[in-house]
Amino acid sequence: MANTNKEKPSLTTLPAYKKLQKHFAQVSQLHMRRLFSVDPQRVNKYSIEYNGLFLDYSKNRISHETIPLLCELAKEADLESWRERMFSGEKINNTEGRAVLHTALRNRTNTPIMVDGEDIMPMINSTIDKMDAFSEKVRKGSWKGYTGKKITNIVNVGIGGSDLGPKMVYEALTPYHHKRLSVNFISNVDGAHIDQSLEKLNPETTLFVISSKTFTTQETLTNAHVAREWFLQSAVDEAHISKHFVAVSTNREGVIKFGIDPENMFEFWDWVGGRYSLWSAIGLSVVLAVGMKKFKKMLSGAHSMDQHFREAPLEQNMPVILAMLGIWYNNFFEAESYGIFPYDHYLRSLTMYLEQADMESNGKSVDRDGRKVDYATGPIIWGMSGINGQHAFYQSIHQGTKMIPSDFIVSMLTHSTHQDQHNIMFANALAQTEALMRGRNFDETLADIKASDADLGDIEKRIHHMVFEGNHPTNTILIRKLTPRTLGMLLALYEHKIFVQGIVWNLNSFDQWGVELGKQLTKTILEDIDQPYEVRSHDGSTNTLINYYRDVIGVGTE
Ligand SMILES: O=P(O)(O)OC[C@H]1O[C@](O)(CO)[C@@H](O)[C@@H]1O
Repeated sequence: MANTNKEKPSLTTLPAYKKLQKHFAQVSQLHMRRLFSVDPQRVNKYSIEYNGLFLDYSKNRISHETIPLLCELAKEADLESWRERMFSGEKINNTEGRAVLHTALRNRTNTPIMVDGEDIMPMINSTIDKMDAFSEKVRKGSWKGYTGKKITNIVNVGIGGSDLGPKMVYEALTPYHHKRLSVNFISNVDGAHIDQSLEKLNPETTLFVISSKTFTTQETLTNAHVAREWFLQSAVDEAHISKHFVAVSTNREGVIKFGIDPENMFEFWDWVGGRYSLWSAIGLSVVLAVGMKKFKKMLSGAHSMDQHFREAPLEQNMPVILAMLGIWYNNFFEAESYGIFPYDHYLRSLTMYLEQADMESNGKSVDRDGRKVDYATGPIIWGMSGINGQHAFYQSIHQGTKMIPSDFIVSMLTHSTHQDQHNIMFANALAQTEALMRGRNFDETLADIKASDADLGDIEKRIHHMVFEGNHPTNTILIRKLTPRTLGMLLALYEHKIFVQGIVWNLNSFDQWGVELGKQLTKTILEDIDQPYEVRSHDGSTNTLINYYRDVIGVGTE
């Protein structure tokens, strides 16, 4: 597309960007070991504590000039005014003409927020009340299934933001689960997923929560229809559906068309992005499991991070610091990916959730004005539970050729009774960040080998493989204890990090046009599979694959 915006200069032409390029030439030569020996207390300078979260960013390749320069860049990108535009409900999602107001969903101080001249807080609060009343009935057992039994199992049917967020939060809040209720999450359109889940369930005591912002998503609607058929095989009478199916959506007509009573619909709105929706009625499955009181605590935690993001000076602002460090590595060191490693079993799905939150938001190559960008945007986000990652891919982080900046997220107080195990996990997390920063040079490696019982005759062969260069950047995020409140803070921290980066890269972080083409082609291929003739309308590879598939499953043979 042609350059339609002459006013907004490209990121790489901003004065602070140019200063950072020069600064990079010096700092990139420094080893963090040296930075720590020059200033052993640098953690005091490079850390932020806020309400039970502690961010230590001292193990980064930064000098005293780096953060001020990065904050200068954020200012030149107009971060502060964009931040206010988001919080106040301006339609900053310009390609869809929508406000971006997931922060309103957790606006626990209830200050009015206007969209199209209407204060949206009353409707948010009324949905919260509806979720509260409904979930209490299910939790207390007064909501009965069609044979008069209490609900024991909830099945959330959804995908993307309508699955990853609630699933991750449900797992993260395991210690707070209702004893009688457990939640299954069905997302994959592969029939194996739903078969496997339903096999263990009793239709008399199962409640389906069909979660879809649009209520048009193929995977979710397909699974929802399968669930409905499965239920009716036992219940027979369609009148029973109202006791076992509820919907969470912005699309009332779609919900009615599916056959769910609008009384059983929990609403949200187009100004909530799918990947930012866990704070909305999309959190219903979580509310059923942990209760509205705990859910509100999570909202309050997120709200407190919103306030910090809105009010703290940029240089002491956790989301801003995380974001700008990410930009430092992405745009200056040219790191291509970013690791997220939770050291907490309950946060095991956090990375997958953040893959969507980050990559669907900032994985874009056209800026908000439609211009092709000439700089790198969102990195590849990846990772898994850190302790498991250590025994899988950390080799590459320590000794590979790629720079992989990463976040280590560690809870200090455990919910488990095994304090010794927790100490082991905590020690492992810190050992990794220490090793990644310090490394182990040749002399130290030699000394270590000599001090061990190893066969000295083999030293020559091995020593170069045993040296660690170090200088690998990490952030450590310590969570005092994983509670609904600190979880809310942590998730809002990452949401705002993503927002800041999107502003600096001049992206619209709130649309996702890149998912559309695949959806469109799926429809065509699905129709082609059933054609009575050989398929020739695609490229040679795709035609061959479709026809091969048709042969194997035995359709379309004339
Ligand atoms: O909630 P829905 O409308 O079913 O969408 C599910 C997911 O699909 C996407 O649109 C991507 O295809 C995501 O943005 C969204 O979270």
